[in-house]
Amino acid sequence: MIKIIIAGFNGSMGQKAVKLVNDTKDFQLVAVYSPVVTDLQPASYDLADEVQVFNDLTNIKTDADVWIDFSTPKAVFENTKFALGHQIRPVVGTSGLSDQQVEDLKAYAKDQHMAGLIVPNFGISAVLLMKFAKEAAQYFPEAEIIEMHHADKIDAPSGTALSTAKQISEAREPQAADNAKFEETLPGARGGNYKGIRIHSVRLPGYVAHEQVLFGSEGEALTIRQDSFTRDSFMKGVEVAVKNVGKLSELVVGLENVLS
Ligand SMILES: NC(=O)C1=CN([C@@H]2O[C@H](COP(=O)(O)OP(=O)(O)OC[C@H]3O[C@@H](n4cnc5c(N)ncnc54)[C@H](OP(=O)(O)O)[C@@H]3O)[C@@H](O)[C@H]2O)C=CC1
Ligand SMILES: O=C(O)C1=N[C@H](C(=O)O)C[C@H](O)C1
Repeated sequence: MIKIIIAGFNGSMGQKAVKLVNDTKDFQLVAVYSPVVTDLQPASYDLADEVQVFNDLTNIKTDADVWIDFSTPKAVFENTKFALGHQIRPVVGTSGLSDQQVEDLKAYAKDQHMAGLIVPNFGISAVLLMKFAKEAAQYFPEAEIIEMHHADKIDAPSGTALSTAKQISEAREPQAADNAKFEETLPGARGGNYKGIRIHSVRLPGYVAHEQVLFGSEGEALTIRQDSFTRDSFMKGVEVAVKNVGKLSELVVGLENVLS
């Protein structure tokens, strides 16, 4: 039996994760955490009576094996550090960790002789998009990313877009800086800039989570696109991550680390 605590259990993804854990043989929900929920009816969050509810990180005492995190970009670093420091293997879905924070968490995990998984995107379509984008970048070094999400998303760019940009920047030859004559007549028109890769963030009702990577070259172009039409589509990836995080020997980034 894998014992699990879910941080951000009351959010959109947290509630999907609660259902996944409740419905999966060999998974047991032992605790949940959100600082905001102080007075709740367990049943309205699909929690069995024996599930411990915590609303203060420092008070958490649990025998959980795995920490699923779907909290907020502001909270995810401290939450992950807490899990690692308390010998609970993190499976982190929350976006917003900077490259430096990921490096700090990897070093901390090593210190604590702990392992875990940070997953920018649990959808197989996004995992494949990143893999293909990395390959394409060797031949098409000039790329831009358009990510499209629901209007409730509080961070931009998405974690998936940043992870895609990181992988492209590592795979391609170093590029020349922007054209010196370049000027934005409307600030922000060219999007964010991750190591020379422009990222454009769209937030609209009706969308869930989508990404397009555009590669351009002399006389030709390549576009790679993925679409997540429902939040349920992420849950297979969460299940695989939770089942396999115990096999890892360090803190790593990407669902591909546990896909066979
Ligand atoms: N990796 C992946 O495949 C996916 C990742 N995500 C990411 O997961 C995260 C959550 O997304 P989503 O569920 O849509 O967002 P929600 O806003 O619906 O949920 C976040 C929840 O976390 C709670 N919360 C606030 N502070 C803390 C804290 N310190 N510790 C624990 N919980 C806290 C919030 O409570 P309250 O609302 O009361 O403030 C809220 O219920 C986002 O970063 C999103 O980008 C989403 C989909 C897929
Ligand atoms: O907030 C979301 O919805 C999503 N967040 C993740 C991200 O920031 O990349 C993963 C997916 O795009 C859905």
